[in-house]
Amino acid sequence: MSGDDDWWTSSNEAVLVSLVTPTDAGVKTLDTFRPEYTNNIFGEKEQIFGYKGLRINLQYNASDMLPNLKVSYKRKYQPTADEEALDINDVLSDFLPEIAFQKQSDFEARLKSIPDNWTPPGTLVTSFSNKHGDFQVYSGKVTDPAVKQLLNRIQILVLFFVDGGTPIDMEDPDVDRWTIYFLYNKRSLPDQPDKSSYHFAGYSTLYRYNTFLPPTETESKTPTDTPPFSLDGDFDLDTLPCRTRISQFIIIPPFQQKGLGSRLYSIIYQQYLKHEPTIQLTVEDPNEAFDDMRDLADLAFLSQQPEFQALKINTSIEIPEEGKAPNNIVDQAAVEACQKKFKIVPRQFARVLEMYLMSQLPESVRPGLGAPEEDEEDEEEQSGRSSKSKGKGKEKAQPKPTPEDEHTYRLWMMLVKMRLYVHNRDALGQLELKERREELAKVFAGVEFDYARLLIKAEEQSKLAADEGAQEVPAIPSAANGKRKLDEVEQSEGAEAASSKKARVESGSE
Ligand SMILES: CC(=O)SCCNC(=O)CCNC(=O)[C@H](O)C(C)(C)COP(=O)(O)OP(=O)(O)OC[C@H]1O[C@@H](n2cnc3c(N)ncnc32)[C@H](O)[C@@H]1OP(=O)(O)O
Repeated sequence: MSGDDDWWTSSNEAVLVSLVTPTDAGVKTLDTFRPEYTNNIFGEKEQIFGYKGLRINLQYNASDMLPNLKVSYKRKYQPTADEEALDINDVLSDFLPEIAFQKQSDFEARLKSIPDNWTPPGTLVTSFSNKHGDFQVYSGKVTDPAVKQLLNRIQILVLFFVDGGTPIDMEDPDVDRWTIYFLYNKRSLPDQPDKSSYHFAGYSTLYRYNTFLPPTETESKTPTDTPPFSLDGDFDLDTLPCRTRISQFIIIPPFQQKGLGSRLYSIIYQQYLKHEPTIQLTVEDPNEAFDDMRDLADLAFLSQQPEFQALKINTSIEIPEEGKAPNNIVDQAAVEACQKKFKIVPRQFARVLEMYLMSQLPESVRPGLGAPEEDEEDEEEQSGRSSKSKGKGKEKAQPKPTPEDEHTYRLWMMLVKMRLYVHNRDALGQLELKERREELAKVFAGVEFDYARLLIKAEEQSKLAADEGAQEVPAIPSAANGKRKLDEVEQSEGAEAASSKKARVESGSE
């Protein structure tokens, strides 16, 4: 270490990604953005030693994402016996294909040689338009050399934008299990309206896991009735039942916040709903932004499906004074059939169902994000009454709840709490009964708040979609009732929604 801090540069600030397009004079920059993370490349501290005025410009041709690295600086540290400036090209050579290190003039010459009828690799899945432009989704397997080449060029984006993300190992013998979806913005060329240019906007990688399906009740279990299984001949592994897992999902910054992530996710989901071998579409370690996007997309889709709409709280159920909560608040067989049909993992399905049922609660008891006058959570826990009906919302006068409304709310609350209890059984089981109740109430409060937040977002999104004339984001009934006390919720978010968030991502296979 030199001890001279001036020779250190933040790698997040030094790296600039540019999207460029060829012009007669060289290249024109269309967009620039910086990485969110560089720790997996330059170390935990995200600092580079040995330069002043350091700039690491990673240029990408906006269509085929041909990369070109340009490293410049004002001064470089003179090496001593103890230390020397970091060799940036050397470090980045582990993360970029060799072609990224060619001379700028060669890069520009290559861009000029790309034919003007270039289209993205893979097969066109679908096209759509919104107020931000025209878009196309392509998909292909990593075994397609053009798909592999593009993936090799852009994999560094995983390190730049997904905390803890790891690029696909192209040398893995199972590499044929990967399918990639690319999102492209298609623009007409101003002077040649019959021709288009393509601009990379994002991508997602999916991995196929083969899975064993036990015979169903109705299937014979006698050996003679079991069809012989053999790997001889032309047996196609792709036809075996599988779980398909979304592994990486990125919309690059110039295209974020335009509804494109939700759209790409929905397109992929619809593809796998139709894909017979896939029995479930799962997601690997989703982050909060992805979770929100997925919750809203799943809710928008499911709430339009008749089987899902038919799932209702059975309000004729009596709530026992003591003992076990009823387990048929919603018809379990119908829930399972629906979850299976829509290929959504049980926990995600349960969450979306709870959210949907919350949106269907009578207005007088429907939770929202407002501030009541007092905290009645404990009292509610003890008495079983709903505080939703009693909070004097300051923002909006609510209708007075009827006993039936309160009963419906309590059933909904029991449904959610039962799932949360089962989910957190190990941790909760170690607590005394009173503490357990309090803990569960806190987790529930965090989840309820989260649902209210998401339902408000769902409403906003459906308005945005309606403005854009989109079809697939339907209106969800409002949840904004103004009856939660915010500080109580924040507390539970801090202390518990750690557990609530964990609860959402507890297994790497979801
Ligand atoms: C499995 C995994 O890989 S987990 C990792 C996920 N990837 C990352 O985190 C990488 C970096 N981030 C990203 O790639 C993106 O930000 C993603 C994938 C998380 C989200 O993609 P986006 O295209 O920005 O999502 P989308 O635009 O659909 O929704 C984002 C916001 O725009 C809003 N929005 C939705 N539709 C529209 C629309 N039509 N017009 C404008 N805004 C919209 C949403 O309400 C949402 O609002 P919020 O920020 O308040 O939640």
